[in-house]
Amino acid sequence: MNNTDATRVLEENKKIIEGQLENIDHDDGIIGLLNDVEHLSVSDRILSVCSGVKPKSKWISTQDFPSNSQELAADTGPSGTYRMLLQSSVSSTCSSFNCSSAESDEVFSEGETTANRRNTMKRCRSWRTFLTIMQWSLQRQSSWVQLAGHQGNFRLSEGGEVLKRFSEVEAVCLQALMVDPLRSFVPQYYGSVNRGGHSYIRLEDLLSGLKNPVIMDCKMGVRTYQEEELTRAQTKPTLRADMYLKMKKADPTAPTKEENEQQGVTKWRYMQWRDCNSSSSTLGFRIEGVMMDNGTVHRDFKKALTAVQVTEALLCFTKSQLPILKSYHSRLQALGESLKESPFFKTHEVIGSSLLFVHDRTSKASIWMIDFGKTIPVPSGMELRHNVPWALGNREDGYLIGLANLSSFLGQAIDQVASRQEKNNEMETTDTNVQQDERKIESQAGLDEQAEATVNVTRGTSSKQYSQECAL
Ligand SMILES: O=P(O)(O)O[C@H]1[C@H](O)[C@@H](OP(=O)(O)O)[C@H](OP(=O)(O)O)[C@@H](OP(=O)(O)O)[C@H]1O
Ligand SMILES: Nc1ncnc2c1ncn2[C@@H]1O[C@H](COP(=O)(O)OP(=O)(O)O)[C@@H](O)[C@H]1O
Repeated sequence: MNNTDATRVLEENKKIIEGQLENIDHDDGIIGLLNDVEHLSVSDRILSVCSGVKPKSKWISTQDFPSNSQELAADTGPSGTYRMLLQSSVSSTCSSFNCSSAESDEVFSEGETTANRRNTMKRCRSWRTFLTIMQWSLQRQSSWVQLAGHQGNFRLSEGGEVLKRFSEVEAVCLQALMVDPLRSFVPQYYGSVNRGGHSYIRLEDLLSGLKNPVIMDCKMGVRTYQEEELTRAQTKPTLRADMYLKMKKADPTAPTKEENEQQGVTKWRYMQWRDCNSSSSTLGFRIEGVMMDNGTVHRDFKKALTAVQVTEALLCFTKSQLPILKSYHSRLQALGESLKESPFFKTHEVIGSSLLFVHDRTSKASIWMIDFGKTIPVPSGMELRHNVPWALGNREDGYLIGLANLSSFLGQAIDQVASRQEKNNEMETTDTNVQQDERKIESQAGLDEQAEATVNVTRGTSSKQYSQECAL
């Protein structure tokens, strides 16, 4: 990539990046990709590359990036561009930088003053931020976006595939799903592969071919923890400080006195709190995240709690486009039919799995089942109904409760848009009638005026004078 290309890439992505950065919910930090931006202005974030400051190697070392960026840099395809950017001089206005770690890993030399250190730190952070943004931005160029889930779990691959960190549980499910009636609702599974010392599951990239995809991740089910999580919390509780902090950040009043003292909660407690403070436990699903076509991410699970709020969220997500809403609705209905037929579904407890809604401005729209990392088979001979409440031991997940609600809210959204359009049409018809009437009146008035003018001319006065006379 030459300097001009690199500058063009920057320009092309600046707008999207700005939209993303301005709207980003810092709580989730867009899955950690933009984990370092809060103290910088947008222009600083974007233009830090042009500051002419060459960072010290530690800060451009890939070890400082989200874990998958190191692997991205070694990849080909869209991410290969990223690698080239890392290795090339970015633009004539930018200083060159490269990834080699030839320089010392020391950030600060012995004799530096605190002020110098602070300045250097700030500049280095700008660089790191820039590289992080470029990574994200190039990912956007390739359409790939990870909306939810674990940081560093994914990496890009060639030929419309994504690689997800290998999980035996998930691999076994995907294998079974490839020969199940649900097959057409699951990304194609191509087996596993080793890259950079890690095993990955090879999956069809569901965003491939979409232009500026709009995505929604809906986590299905009335609970997102496995039964064993509850058992473990009761028998061998392990306190999680990270989950305590996440909980406290979302709602400072949520942790109990004891939890505040311990500065920790069990995983089950956190997950259960998340389920109860979102629509999961009541509606059987929750909107985990939405990404709009300009890159804006919404991840506030408390904003879509009720049926009305979820319907509103669906209208917002689809920008009230009837064809898209209808496509989603019929896809959900088809999914419902396949679930009824599926031996896999009958015999698996589906926990923490999502429906990924994707569409783009060309009105391509689809829904996919993803994330089977916590989907486990029930004991042989047992079958799940998926539409009844959960009680410890019954293994029910409430998946179909969520599906029925989602489908009903989509139906309501469709009705709302359709009736709004009908009203608009009626108003347009009324407007047209009114306009026609007005035109008739105007033309009649014109005729009257002409007649008056004739009379006035006969009288030897102008119509203006005539009006004045009338006024008098
Ligand atoms: O979404 P937030 O509120 O951040 O909480 C996450 C999700 O619940 C993850 O579930 P999912 O993968 O279904 O999204 C879960 O991973 P598990 O799949 O391991 O349960 C994480 O547990 P830990 O990975 O243990 O942190 C938990 O921290
Ligand atoms: N096959 C895929 N194609 C495109 N995007 C995907 C695919 N699988 C996952 N994603 C993206 O990654 C996110 C997290 O996926 P998920 O499987 O739930 O990960 P985790 O197991 O880490 O929770 C999803 O919300 C979606 O944005």
